[in-house]
Amino acid sequence: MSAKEKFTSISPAEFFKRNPELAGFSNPARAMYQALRELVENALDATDVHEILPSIKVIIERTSQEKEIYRLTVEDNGIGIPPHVVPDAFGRVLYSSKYVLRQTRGMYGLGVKAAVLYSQMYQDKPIEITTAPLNSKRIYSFKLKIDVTKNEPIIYERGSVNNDTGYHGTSVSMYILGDWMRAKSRVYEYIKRTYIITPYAEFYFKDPEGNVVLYPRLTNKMPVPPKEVKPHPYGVDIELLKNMISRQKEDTTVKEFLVKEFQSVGEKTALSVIEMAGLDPDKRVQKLTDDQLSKLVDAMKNFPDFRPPSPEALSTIGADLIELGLKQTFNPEYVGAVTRRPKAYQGHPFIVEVGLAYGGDIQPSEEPTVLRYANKIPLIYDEKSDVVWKVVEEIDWKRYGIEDEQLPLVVMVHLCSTKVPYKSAGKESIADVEEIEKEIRNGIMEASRSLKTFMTEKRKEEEARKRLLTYLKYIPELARSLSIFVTDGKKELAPKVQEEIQNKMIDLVVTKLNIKDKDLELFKSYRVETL
Ligand SMILES: Nc1ncnc2c1ncn2[C@@H]1O[C@H](COP(=O)(O)OP(=O)(O)OP(=O)(O)O)[C@@H](O)[C@H]1O
Repeated sequence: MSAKEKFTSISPAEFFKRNPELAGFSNPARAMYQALRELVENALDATDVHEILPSIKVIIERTSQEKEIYRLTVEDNGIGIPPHVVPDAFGRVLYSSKYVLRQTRGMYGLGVKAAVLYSQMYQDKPIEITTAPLNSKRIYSFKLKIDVTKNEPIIYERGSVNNDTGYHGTSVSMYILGDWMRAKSRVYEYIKRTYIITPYAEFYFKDPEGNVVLYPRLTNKMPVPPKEVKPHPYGVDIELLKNMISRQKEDTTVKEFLVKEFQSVGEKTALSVIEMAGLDPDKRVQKLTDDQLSKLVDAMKNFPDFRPPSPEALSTIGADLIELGLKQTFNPEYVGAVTRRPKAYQGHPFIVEVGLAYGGDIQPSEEPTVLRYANKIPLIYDEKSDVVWKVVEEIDWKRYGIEDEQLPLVVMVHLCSTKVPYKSAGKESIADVEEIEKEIRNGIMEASRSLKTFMTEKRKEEEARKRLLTYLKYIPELARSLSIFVTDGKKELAPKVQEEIQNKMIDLVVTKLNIKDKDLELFKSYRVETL
């Protein structure tokens, strides 16, 4: 036996190729869904974040009969990608335009590359990208793969043509081993849920069976886009600080550094923080020792008077668009939504939005249907391990007037943040961070109070209607007695008069109470003798 271990290192590309399930590529069905998601989310980030109304086309075609290989294409009308970054954006794991403090769907710089790595494991065609940045005179195209060992793009083809039409946007096609029958319901669910939260987008979807579904744009109103912000002092650590300091000019002082590089820090606040850390405000920041850096971080984390992190970096959907999306999809009897005030955790701002829909076309079931969203991404898998589920499970709906055994209820929760605490790189569930959990609970409770008012009104109306229906039951008997009275007992005249009286009385009550045909049928089924 040898006690010698062999040590080597691997590239990030190699790591995700070896562990595709960490990024959501655990089997062909899931991979199909995940690859589609990554492309659609990039397409949406390239549009609404830049105030472009999204038009997204998704096409899945089967290309091989022997193996289940599919060609997945997603086209957008977004800002496009500068040609010099295309190879790295699609061929270098952990390369992104989204490593800044601003709410976007993308966060890790991994998604599309994880899809490419999965793609090239089971078939040999490269990914194809066609793109034109805004105002570009040319349209660029690339075919590439990833060199897994070096974590670098390998370019197979590149070219460009004139852009005479002012086109801008990106089209990406990739070939992947999939399992359509197993992926189908999740893929459709994903598109439906994406549509609910982006009613200002239009989608065209063609599935591999040839079915085409169009999701029309419901409104031209778009959420206010997020702005990039500086870090908040509560969110720093020693490594981040060192990294930021390494980019400063040599003569930048500690005070200047704090004021220039962080949000919520003016001169006065900077001086108080530096005093708390026991440092000299005029010292050059690059000269701070490790010990001094550690003291500065402690002071920044514990200083009590910073303004909370700026919500400008966030982009909520807003109650009206949430209601629009829910109405369109579920045709409910009741819909309501709230956008909570901004809160913060670990130096990151976050906002919770909650939408509730009840009754109408919603299929009743033992548990409410929960729609989870983070930064406008629908989360479909791993529902039960999500903090949203944990909170929803604890809600006692009876307190809000919902007595049904089977609930016709949809609960939608949207978390916006510059950092969503996902449990994995596949972005399917949110970890239970205390501050977020509390805010989700408060959001659901706030939205439920309006639902309760609606339920109370509805119950009152139902009770009043029931009482009145009971009165209605007496009409035939009353009409009969009156007809005998009016006709002085002339038996041959009585039935006709009785019918006339009865119809008039019914008309009167039906009009007054706005009784629907269904209830009228119910009334007609009553017999005096059953009273
Ligand atoms: N359709 C597109 N339009 C514009 N830019 C795009 C498009 N697709 C990809 N990109 C660029 O490529 C980069 C890398 O995308 P990728 O999916 O790998 O990671 P990400 O979106 O940054 O983060 P995440 O891993 O969280 O999805 C993006 O940050 C974006 O700049």
